[in-house]
Amino acid sequence: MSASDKKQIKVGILGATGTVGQRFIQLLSNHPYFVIHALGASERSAGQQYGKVTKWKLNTPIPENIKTKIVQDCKPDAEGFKDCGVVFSGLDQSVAGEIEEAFRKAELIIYSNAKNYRRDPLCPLIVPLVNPSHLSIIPHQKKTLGLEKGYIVTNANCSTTGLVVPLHALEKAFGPLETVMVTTLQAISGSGYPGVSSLDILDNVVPYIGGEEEKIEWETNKILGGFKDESSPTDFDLHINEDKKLKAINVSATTTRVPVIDGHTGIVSVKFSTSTSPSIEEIEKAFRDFKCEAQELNVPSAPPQAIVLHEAQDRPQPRLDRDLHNGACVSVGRVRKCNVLDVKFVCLIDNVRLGAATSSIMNAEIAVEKGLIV
Ligand SMILES: NC(=O)C1=CN([C@@H]2O[C@H](COP(=O)(O)OP(=O)(O)OC[C@H]3O[C@@H](n4cnc5c(N)ncnc54)[C@H](OP(=O)(O)O)[C@@H]3O)[C@@H](O)[C@H]2O)C=CC1
Ligand SMILES: N[C@@H](CC(=O)OP(=O)(O)O)C(=O)O
Repeated sequence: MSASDKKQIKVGILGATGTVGQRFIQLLSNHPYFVIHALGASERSAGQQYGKVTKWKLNTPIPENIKTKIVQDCKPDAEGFKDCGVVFSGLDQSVAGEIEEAFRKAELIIYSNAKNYRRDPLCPLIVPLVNPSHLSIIPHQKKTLGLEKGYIVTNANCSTTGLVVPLHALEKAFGPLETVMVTTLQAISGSGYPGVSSLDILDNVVPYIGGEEEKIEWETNKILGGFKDESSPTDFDLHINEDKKLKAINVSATTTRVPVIDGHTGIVSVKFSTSTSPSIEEIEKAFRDFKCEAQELNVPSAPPQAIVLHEAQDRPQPRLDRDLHNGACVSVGRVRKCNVLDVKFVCLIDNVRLGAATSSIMNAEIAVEKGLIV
């Protein structure tokens, strides 16, 4: 969007009262491209003022113009949604599938955090610091479904997002990866509000998050993969491309819940496909020098550094590092040789910002720049 083009695009937020929805509101309340126009939530909240029904958990106040806005039902014909150039979804997965489909059918454009369409071969699964090129499947999605304008774009699981940014930097610098092992330490905000009870999480670590390991193992390959035919995007090949001699990365994940409010940590070990692995200095340089399309396009939410490489041996830490670049980057540290695979490191992501709302917004900003949202 050129600096002279001041017309803002009206946006809707589904699941506006939830953990991700509140971040959407905070991040969009003073946005150069977008202006909040419609809010949707469950029938528990619909018909009431946003400020009255929302258990606001952020440390900035609810924007004044949002407080008195009436929450709508999540229906495409509810007031306001039809005028929106894009609708962001922070809906609970139990309802996101049907509601997002109804909005798409009504020719609305959805940028979703929910898991429901991530595996759909027609829907791109986009981490904005990694694979915005996958937006090129959108014309195929619309054509296949007989739609003129409506489409769905998804962003990834929060832990997956924090993992694939450093993995992409490694692939860009050194070629394909063979194996990735990751153990996560995930914040309680990842399970929404009210989430895990205090009696379960205080003084404790819970070594199970339902469905999370499968998501990390599967989504990583769609995000780092490509189209079967790059010249005519029709289907994702999940990192398997005979011509490029790429094959799926073996990913093994263990996920745990820890008593941290925001910020998912990943303990990662990687093996490269090549027989000789790069040195630790070369790997650190690849992280430090990593640049991505969102930065080249200079979209408003792009962080100045997509990866912040920490020198101190005891970083990254969620409490100290999750706010870097407004929660839009991935922190990496403790890069060192792995005696079993090739290299190991620690990564950290703000799960509700880059892990959710910031990614959706940055994906939409990139889509504006590519003419996919007007
Ligand atoms: N939290 C995180 O770190 C991340 C979350 N996600 C995904 O984002 C989505 C939202 O998560 P989160 O914000 O944590 O969840 P919350 O439980 O905090 O919020 C859920 C939202 O969905 C709405 N909702 C629930 N049931 C219905 C219904 N029947 N009809 C319409 N709206 C409904 C709620 O409205 P009401 O208040 O009226 O009940 C609320 O606005 C989920 O799909 C989640 O998996 C993705 C990445 C990270
Ligand atoms: N499951 C993640 C958050 C989440 O909602 O993930 P997903 O969007 O993949 O369902 C967590 O508990 O931290």
